[in-house]
Amino acid sequence: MTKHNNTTSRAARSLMISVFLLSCLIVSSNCQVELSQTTNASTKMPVADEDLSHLKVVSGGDKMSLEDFDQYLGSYIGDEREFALVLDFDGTLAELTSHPNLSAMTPEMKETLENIANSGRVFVTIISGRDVHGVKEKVGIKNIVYSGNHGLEVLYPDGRRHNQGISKELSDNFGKMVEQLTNELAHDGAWVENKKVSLTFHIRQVDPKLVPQMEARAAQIIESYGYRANKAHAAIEGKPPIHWNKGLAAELILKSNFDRNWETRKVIFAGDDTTDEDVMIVIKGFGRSFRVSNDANVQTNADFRIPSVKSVFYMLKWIEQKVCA
Ligand SMILES: O=P(O)(O)OC[C@H]1O[C@H](O[C@H]2O[C@H](CO)[C@@H](O)[C@H](O)[C@H]2O)[C@H](O)[C@@H](O)[C@@H]1O
Repeated sequence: MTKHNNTTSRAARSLMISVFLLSCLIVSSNCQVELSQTTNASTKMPVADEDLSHLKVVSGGDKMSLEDFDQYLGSYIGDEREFALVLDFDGTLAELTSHPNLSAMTPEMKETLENIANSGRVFVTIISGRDVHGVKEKVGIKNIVYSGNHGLEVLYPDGRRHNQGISKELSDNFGKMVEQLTNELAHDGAWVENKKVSLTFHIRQVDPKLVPQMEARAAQIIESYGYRANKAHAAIEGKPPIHWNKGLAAELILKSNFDRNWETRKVIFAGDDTTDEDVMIVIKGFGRSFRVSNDANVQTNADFRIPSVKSVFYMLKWIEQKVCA
């Protein structure tokens, strides 16, 4: 009887172990699938809050936690002593708001970013569509390289500047373009943000019924002055049609810090908009990029999609723990 019991419990134990090992195998193979990197912008992004939810690795109202970044960044950063963190501002570090003046990082986000920038281990740069002084003022942290106007302006902590030049004709046209847009389209809640070398035509407050018509006309006006019109979040960006973008600005800034070896460095990037895709392209292969979007079908060149500004906060917390411990 005792012998039979022992045999039965041994059999039960080995059955339980087999079931456990099998479920581990399923979980780890899911991880590999979900976290595999994509090379094609049209591929559906791996995303922690949805695809990994069955693993119970996510938590909280936002469905992501600091621990999730062990999977996204753990083996990538490893024991690296020094790396770079490149960030967008609106929609990435600060929630989108009804007016750009209302945007702000939460105090926790700011404190965490400041700790990272002061750690001496992470080179931090913020590349925004705002004008460079505007984004510097919003962030308010020293030891950061700021870039504004989608990379056209770069401001280093020691006061050095880089201004990407544009032709006299384009620069002469800028004022006239702002004037026509304002006269013709700044009504019913639409308005023009004049950033001196680029502009944003804002339509966040406009009745959705009027939006398509206003967008089309704004793009027409912008293009008639030789500028490029890009759709952004509740806005049309008007930018000079030169071969320059956030990606090339990131390259310039990273080279200025890491010299010729910049492509051997670890670079983490997060951004929420189409203009941020250029950074994702530039660091593809050696960097690790995150598209901030709650749209599971968003077209992106990023390695991963994360759903919110809150998840960016968890990413910063993960980095802070790594470099400030
Ligand atoms: O590159 P970013 O830092 O993401 O800047 C992109 C644009 O951000 C701002 O506009 C956007 O955010 C506003 C505040 O949340 C929102 O009201 C607007 O609808 C968004 O388009 C900024 O005003 C622009 O100058 C930037 O180009």
